[in-house]
Amino acid sequence: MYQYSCMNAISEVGLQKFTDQYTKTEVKEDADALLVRSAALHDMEFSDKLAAIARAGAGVNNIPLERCAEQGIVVFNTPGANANGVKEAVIAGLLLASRDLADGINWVKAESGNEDIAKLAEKEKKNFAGSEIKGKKLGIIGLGAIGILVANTAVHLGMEVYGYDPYISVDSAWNLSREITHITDVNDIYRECDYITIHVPLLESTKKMINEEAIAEMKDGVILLNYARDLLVDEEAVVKAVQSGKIRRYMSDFPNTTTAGVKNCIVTPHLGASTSESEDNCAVMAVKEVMDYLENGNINHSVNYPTCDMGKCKGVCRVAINHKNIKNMIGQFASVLGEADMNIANMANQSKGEYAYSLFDLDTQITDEVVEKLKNVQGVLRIRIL
Ligand SMILES: NC(=O)c1ccc[n+]([C@@H]2O[C@H](COP(=O)([O-])OP(=O)(O)OC[C@H]3O[C@@H](n4cnc5c(N)ncnc54)[C@H](O)[C@@H]3O)[C@@H](O)[C@H]2O)c1
Ligand SMILES: O=C(O)CC[C@@H](O)C(=O)O
Repeated sequence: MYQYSCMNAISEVGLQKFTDQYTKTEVKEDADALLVRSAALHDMEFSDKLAAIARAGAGVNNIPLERCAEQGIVVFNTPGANANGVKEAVIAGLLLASRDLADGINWVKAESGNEDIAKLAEKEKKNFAGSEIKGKKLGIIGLGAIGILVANTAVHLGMEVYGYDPYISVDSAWNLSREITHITDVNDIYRECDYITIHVPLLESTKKMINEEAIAEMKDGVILLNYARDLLVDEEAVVKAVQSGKIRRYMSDFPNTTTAGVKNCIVTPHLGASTSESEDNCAVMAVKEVMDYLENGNINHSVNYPTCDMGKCKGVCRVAINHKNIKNMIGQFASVLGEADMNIANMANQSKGEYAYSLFDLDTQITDEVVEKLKNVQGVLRIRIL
């Protein structure tokens, strides 16, 4: 039996995928797996029982990835599962930034008791006039799951699209419309584009990548969209630029005291992935990842351990070892098993940065004594017998 705990509201459509081998617990220390959305886990202590954390979403900046890896806790995310939801929010953002629909709606609300509203509207509407996105240049920084969907949709809406992503995956490149201009120097995005949207993960290297210098390169009256993370942008510099008119509008999905309430900063309360479809997709994917890891030891879509998938165990038992990516680990594991007269029927070993993972299917049941010997190999972080 396994136990899981939810750190945020996770879609029931996903939770229903757990079989009767799983029960939900409110006691986090009892959980084999945690399911999380945006809850901040950096200050949380993790019990030795915890084997997996699944982020039902893309961004993992709320999770201490290295500390988890060091404790042998595999962290998963759900790449692409909410990308369409975010894409649609970004397209709405492009339109809301271009047409003064929000102020227009607020005006109608404020005048709702006015009997002359219809006549007055015809007089006042000039205050809410806007521009069209068709024919305008859109620069996209980050062409992953969300960036490519935004890029391809914007082409269909008649925009001239420029894309920048020095680390683009082969899959993304295949899925990108041929109409998109490939940019190799991000400054060309800043200099050329009427609209700029950012879709990169929040990492040390991307923090405040849109800063005062980047803004200075941009066209006067540019529209900046940020549905990725607020810390990617120096928002104090953005507010100054909005107030001076350098930036016509700043669209953000991350309310904070810097941007909330500032005229021409249109901020939504982190709604990018808040659709029933995205929530269901993320939860289903997260639950499947957790079950495959807990039951079979397979790792797919982890952000702190390598992908390693041997399907279901074909031997008598499977040994799953989370360990450091250092030399002679496999040699030492094989020696311990060989000395105990245990045949390895099948095995896999993969590494990612400083961490590695090995799976061994054995023809015989492993003993506690052999498990103890494997645990004592320097660099082993966790062993599970499945
Ligand atoms: N508003 C929301 O609710 C919401 C929902 C989902 C994701 N997000 C945010 O959006 C981000 C992107 O999501 P995704 O699903 O597209 O992720 P993804 O991993 O599929 O794509 C990210 C892309 O950014 C690229 N990249 C990394 N560093 C870069 C750099 N310095 N310059 C240019 N490109 C760079 C990568 O190569 C990758 O192609 C997430 O990390 C998350 O923070 C927000
Ligand atoms: O869970 C959410 O609602 C937000 C998810 C989003 O920020 C992500 O990074 O996937």
